[in-house]
Amino acid sequence: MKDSEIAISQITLMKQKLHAARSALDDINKDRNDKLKTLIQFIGHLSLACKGQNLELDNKLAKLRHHLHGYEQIDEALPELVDIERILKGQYNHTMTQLEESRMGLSRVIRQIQRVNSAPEKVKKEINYFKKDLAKPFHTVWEYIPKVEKLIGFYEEILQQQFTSADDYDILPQHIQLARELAVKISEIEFRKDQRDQILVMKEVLLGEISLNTLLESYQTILSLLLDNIAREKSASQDFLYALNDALTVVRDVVNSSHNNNERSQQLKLQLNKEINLRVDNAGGIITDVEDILALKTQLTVQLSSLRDALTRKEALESREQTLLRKSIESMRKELNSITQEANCYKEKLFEHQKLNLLDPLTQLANRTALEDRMDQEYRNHIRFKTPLWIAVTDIDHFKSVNDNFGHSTGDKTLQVIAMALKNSLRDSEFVARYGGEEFVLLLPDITQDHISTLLNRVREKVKNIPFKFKNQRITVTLSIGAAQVMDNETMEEAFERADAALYKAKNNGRDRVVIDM
Ligand SMILES: Nc1nc2c(ncn2[C@@H]2O[C@H](COP(=O)(O)OP(=O)(O)OP(=O)(O)O)[C@@H](O)[C@H]2O)c(=O)[nH]1
Repeated sequence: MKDSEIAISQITLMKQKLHAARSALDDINKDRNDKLKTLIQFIGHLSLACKGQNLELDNKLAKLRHHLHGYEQIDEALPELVDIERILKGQYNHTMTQLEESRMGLSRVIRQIQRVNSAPEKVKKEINYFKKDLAKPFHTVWEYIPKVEKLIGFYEEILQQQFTSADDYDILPQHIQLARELAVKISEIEFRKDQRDQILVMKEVLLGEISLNTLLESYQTILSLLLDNIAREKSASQDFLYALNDALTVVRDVVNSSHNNNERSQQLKLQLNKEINLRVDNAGGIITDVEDILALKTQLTVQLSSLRDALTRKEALESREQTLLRKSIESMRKELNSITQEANCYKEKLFEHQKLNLLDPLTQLANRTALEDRMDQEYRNHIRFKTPLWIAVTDIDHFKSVNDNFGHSTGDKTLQVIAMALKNSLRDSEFVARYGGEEFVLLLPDITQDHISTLLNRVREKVKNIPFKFKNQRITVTLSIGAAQVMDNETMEEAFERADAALYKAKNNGRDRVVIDM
């Protein structure tokens, strides 16, 4: 073989080897690229899976994903992969600790739920199983979440049971207290006649064995009745104003029409006066001009007849005027009468209301508002005329026991009888008001220090001697009284405070006594 042929065959061989080496290199490159691609994909998925659990891990994975696109060899990523592996291990430990803590938390909650006595039996059993189940540790968050859901389910069932049995809520002492207070309050409010029976029934209910629902319904009914009364009151005032307005419109029309009539009559009268004057002038002229007495007589007769005619018309006009005037006065009087009646009715109603606003409906004594007015009045007199003024506060002793032992309506009657006794034991110039509950206030002007004790003890004795008989049992009801004289430079309120403190002393010193603050 020639040298040249040998060389050609060697070159061909080398070419073939080179080609083989290039394609092997291409394969390696392709393989490396595929692996890098897979790694990038894997890191991408890992990032998604771990996202939000650990900020450092999120950042490292993001950086690695970014770097991998530039790396020639996977080896270049090794340091970062080691770092990520370390963080992943830490994260796993952290998650496990957290899961354990959450498991303990669930066990604590379950123990609390077990204390709910009203939980249905079925739920109680399930809770027991669940508690045993909770003894095993969790390995993943996915085991934890269904447990939480189950726990919420228990809560739901227990709450549902509570809601469906809400109607059977026990009535608590404070509810009973509210019912009693409402009963007292409605006795103090003046209701319309047609509402009174309903109120009486409600009072009985409130003072008896009451359920929470009935109590709420009572509050609602009373509110509606009161709102209804307010609305009626408003519409009564409105009716009165409308009636007043109608009457004024009628009066205005009458005045207008009589004014117009008047103007027309005035013009007619002017015309008639002119005519009459003309006739008189004419008659005058005839008298001076005519010499023939017969002709004069004839002419004068004509003139006088025209004059009589004009005068008759004037008379008729004036009489029509009179009639119209009488009519309009009559219709105005009618309107005024009806509006006066209406106003009187309204005044009476207002007066009744004012009176009711100042009276305590149960005892018919003056109420607290009336007391305040009277205190102002008495205080002014005391300052002006320098007369002595006493204020006494009195409270029935152990009144609660009357209610408790004999019922609230007996309590009410007792209050009425004592109120009457108090009123009857005072002079006209003296004043007593129901201050609230079983407490009364007396204003006593013109009483000297020597007499106050005698007066108040007489009042106390009078009440003590009332022969109360409840359920065939003779009961003595007593009063404690505290009193104070309004001193120079002292306000009524200050004197009241002293009287109230004296009452407190009377109670503390054994009740059924009068204590005067000196
Ligand atoms: N029947 C009835 N009872 C009322 C009225 N207003 C208040 N009461 C009752 O009066 C009682 C007042 O009781 P307490 O304040 O404890 O006083 P008390 O039993 O009189 O005892 P002392 O004042 O300490 O002697 C409560 O039971 C109230 O319900 C009412 O209008 N009618």
